[in-house]
Amino acid sequence: MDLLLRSEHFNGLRKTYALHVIGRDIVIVSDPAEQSLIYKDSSSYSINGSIDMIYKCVGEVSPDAHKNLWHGPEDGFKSLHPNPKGQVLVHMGYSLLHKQLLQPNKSQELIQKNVSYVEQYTGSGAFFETSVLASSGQGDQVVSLHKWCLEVLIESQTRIFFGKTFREIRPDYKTLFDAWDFNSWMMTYQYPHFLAKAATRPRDALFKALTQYLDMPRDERDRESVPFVNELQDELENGGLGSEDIARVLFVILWGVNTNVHTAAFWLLAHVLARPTLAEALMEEIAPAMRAIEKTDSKDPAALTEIVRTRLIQDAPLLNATFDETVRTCSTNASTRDVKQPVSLGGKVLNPGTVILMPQRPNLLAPEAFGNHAGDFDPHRFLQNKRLTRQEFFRPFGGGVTLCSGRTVARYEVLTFVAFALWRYDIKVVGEGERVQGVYGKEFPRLDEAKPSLGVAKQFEGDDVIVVLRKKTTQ
Ligand code: HEM
Repeated sequence: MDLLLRSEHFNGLRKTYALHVIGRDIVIVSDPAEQSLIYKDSSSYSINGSIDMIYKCVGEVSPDAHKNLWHGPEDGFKSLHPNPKGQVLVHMGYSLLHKQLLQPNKSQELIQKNVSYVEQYTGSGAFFETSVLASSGQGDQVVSLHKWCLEVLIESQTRIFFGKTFREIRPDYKTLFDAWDFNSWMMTYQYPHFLAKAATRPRDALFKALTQYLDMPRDERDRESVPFVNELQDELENGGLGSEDIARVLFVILWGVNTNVHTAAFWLLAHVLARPTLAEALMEEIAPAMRAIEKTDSKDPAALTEIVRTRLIQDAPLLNATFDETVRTCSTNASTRDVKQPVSLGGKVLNPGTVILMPQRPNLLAPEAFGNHAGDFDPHRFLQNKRLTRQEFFRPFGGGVTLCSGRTVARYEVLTFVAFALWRYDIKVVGEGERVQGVYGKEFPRLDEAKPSLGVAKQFEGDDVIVVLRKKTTQ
């Protein structure tokens, strides 16, 4: 960063800064009203620069694939799907994901699979390789909360997209994903490769496993997956990409899909477990839903999901308010846009090529929107004032054309997991300095605000909540 060009106040609330970084002007816009104007104006602002950067620097697709991804109908690209807006290949890929996440019947299929897998993976005997740190043999298991959230939720999402096949190809894929996720900032900061091995090694192993999956004949892949991956593969092959490059594109998309859900669940549970009266109130609130689930055939995903929808998503206000407070206090997301045509912002003209960065954290923690104790975690905040989620200061899922299309799915995933975890297990936090079965407890995890995130910030690597889980026998 070599020059701070200007600094101004907007509405007396937030500052907008312009920086000149490696030959580019970057304008940082924090004022939520200014951000709204930018989010709405997709003819003056584009997201293509950030998409391009992520496929170049994170996916590192080949130069040929990179060219093909930006081909539109005028370059001879003919999509396999209706393309009335004349989108380029890379945007058609996102359209396929949007179809999967937003078309009612398709998103319903995805949510039902998720609810059903989370139900299975929170059952007894369903722990995976790395969550359990010690086991007493009498039912007490010492567990890493971070890894439990990761293993249940990433296993579930991966099975949704690939069936059981991906796990068979690379059984340790969740450990690789975790290592990548903690170190991915090295790639977004464009570290040279020899300094970024902690990120590139797990990433490259995942590229390889994804390529192997894509090279498998379709009839050898588990068919329980949703159609998105096959549809994306067909579309990208049709656009001229080989399986290695398709794996890289898929990796970038799946990173975005996976990273936030288990991290949000981790923070939500960490905050609940640190507040026993909140945990009790939540248990009381979810009891009718969980009792109804216990009376339902667990092999009927539609029936399970209907109970989750009507009783946890629509009728558990404290649980939902705790989710909203979690994403408010733990998110460090920022949207980026490129200026496409000369545009006036705050009385100054911005030239094409200028990069706009819209950080959300200052707004999510703004006292003028959330009160004097905006920095504190208050699970009742959104319960007391339901309008808080509708204001411009609350954008944990971004906005405009990059508004998270998985936000409803995410709420289902996190709330279902949290409800099953609390309902099925007595969970005791091992305090800092305490030792259970040879495992030491830890202090409350610290949010790593300094590293770039795709939404919810991670904890510092190594920070965790160590818990003892005991399966409840009766409720
Ligand atoms: C608590 C969980 C989640 C959080 C906090 C979250 C947050 C975000 C944020 C901040 C963005 C970027 C917005 C921007 O640049 O303006 C985003 C984009 C996106 N998210 Fe999420 N996300 C979550 C879960 C999910 C899930 C479960 C899926 C899919 C199953 C998903 C799919 C996407 C996609 C596809 C985008 C790109 C924008 C679009 O085309 O929709 N997200 N998310």
